[in-house]
Amino acid sequence: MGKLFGFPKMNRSHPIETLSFVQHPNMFRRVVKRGFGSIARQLSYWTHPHRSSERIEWRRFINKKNTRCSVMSASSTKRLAVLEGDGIGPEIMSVTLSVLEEVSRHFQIPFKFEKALFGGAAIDECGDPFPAQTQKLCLESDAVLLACIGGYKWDSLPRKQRPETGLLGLRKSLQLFANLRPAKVFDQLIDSSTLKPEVLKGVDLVVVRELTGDVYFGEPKGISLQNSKRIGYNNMIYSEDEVERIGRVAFEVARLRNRRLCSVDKSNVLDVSQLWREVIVSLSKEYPDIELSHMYVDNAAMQLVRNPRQFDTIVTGNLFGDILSDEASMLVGSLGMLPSASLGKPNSPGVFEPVHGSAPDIAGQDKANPLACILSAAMMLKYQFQLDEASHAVERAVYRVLEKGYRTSDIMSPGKTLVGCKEMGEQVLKQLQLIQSSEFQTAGSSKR
Ligand SMILES: NC(=O)c1ccc[n+]([C@@H]2O[C@H](COP(=O)([O-])OP(=O)(O)OC[C@H]3O[C@@H](n4cnc5c(N)ncnc54)[C@H](O)[C@@H]3O)[C@@H](O)[C@H]2O)c1
Ligand SMILES: CC(C)[C@H](C(=O)O)[C@@H](O)C(=O)O
Repeated sequence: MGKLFGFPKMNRSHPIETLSFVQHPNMFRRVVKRGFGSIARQLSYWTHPHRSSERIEWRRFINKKNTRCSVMSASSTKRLAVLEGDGIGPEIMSVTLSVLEEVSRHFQIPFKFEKALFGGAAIDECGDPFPAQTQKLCLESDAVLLACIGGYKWDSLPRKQRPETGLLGLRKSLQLFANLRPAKVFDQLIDSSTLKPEVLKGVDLVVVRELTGDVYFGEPKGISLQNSKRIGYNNMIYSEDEVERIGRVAFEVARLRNRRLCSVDKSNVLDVSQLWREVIVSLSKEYPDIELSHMYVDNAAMQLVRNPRQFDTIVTGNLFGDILSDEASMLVGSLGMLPSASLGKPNSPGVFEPVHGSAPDIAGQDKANPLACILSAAMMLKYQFQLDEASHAVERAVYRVLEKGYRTSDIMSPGKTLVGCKEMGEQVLKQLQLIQSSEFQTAGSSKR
């Protein structure tokens, strides 16, 4: 049993009064003694032994009609599997965890970070990029935070032992079939891109990439001999069900955005893409409010740099999505700015990771941009835990840091302040604290 935790406690902007604590054998008695008997019945539910690690919050609000109401909620400790991986991974993850610690402190969301070996680091330690212990931890966690894997050191290993195979194993074992990769141009970074500002202004798109099928996983695959010459082959395969499953996610995502969905394929040449298009067209009948268009992937690659504003939501297969999302990163200014969320079944752990790789060329030099990793953590707060307020606070902190002119070298432009990975993290933390304390003050003054 935990000990009484901050009782009573005033916090956050909206509730006029908040009690927050984790369970304690005497809690029930103390609460009643302090005159909060009206919640005793609810407490007897939340104090069930199975809920012993849960934090309990009881808040009194003044609602819109100016009447008082109370809400009882319990937030359990969220177990996060933390995979630092390789290259710049440990640097960007360390900064991201400090941001999450601040979120935890302010929003009173208990996180338990559990680090595990993954990728090249795991190969060095135990010869396997995705060890069974790491897999177990990920499956038992509420979410997985991943930095990045890979590097020159492991490039010549047999395929099965490579860090990239570990990443595919992670996605497959958690059944993460939907990968959301948003690319939103920040006004402050418009000069960091190699493209013209007038092309970039207002770009806000998301690539919905299928993540557990396609040529990445299709069988047969390999390298073998044919007429005494070697041939290499992979198999681009999609079943109807797989296309329908990712199609549904994409239509739903489009519905929450500007209701425009562009399905990207290569149906002029590939049978697998012909099936893809047929399934998406048939599914569209269930989404009459969504404007559906189709584009061949070669054209889409060109249109993304010619006129990216035409896109809202893009849905595509694993391989095309990999390439197009890297391309989209240059709209924003750098790969170091693109976060992602890989999601599977509802209530199962997702993986939240930047789109970029381990950047071995700058690893260990404090040059990495940690913002994609921090923004991936913000996606975790929103998509895995529905903590929209906390997620927005992190996004706003990143926005403010950019507004103040801090830049890592990948997004540097004249007149801005060049900082390293650590300092960028400290600036985000500082802005996050400022945002939170200003909200606290606003709440305080509105009570007076
Ligand atoms: N999800 C992943 O973990 C992932 C994704 C892509 C590539 N990889 C692996 O990463 C390794 C390197 O691959 P690559 O060089 O093709 O791609 P990369 O994304 O690692 O790097 C491409 C370029 O972008 C720069 N860059 C990337 N992230 C950055 C950041 N946060 N801040 C500043 N600059 C950044 C790098 O310095 C490099 O110049 C390979 O082993 C590859 O397989 C892993
Ligand atoms: C490293 C590799 C397996 C991975 C992919 O191709 O999916 C990467 O490029 C990504 O985009 O996450």
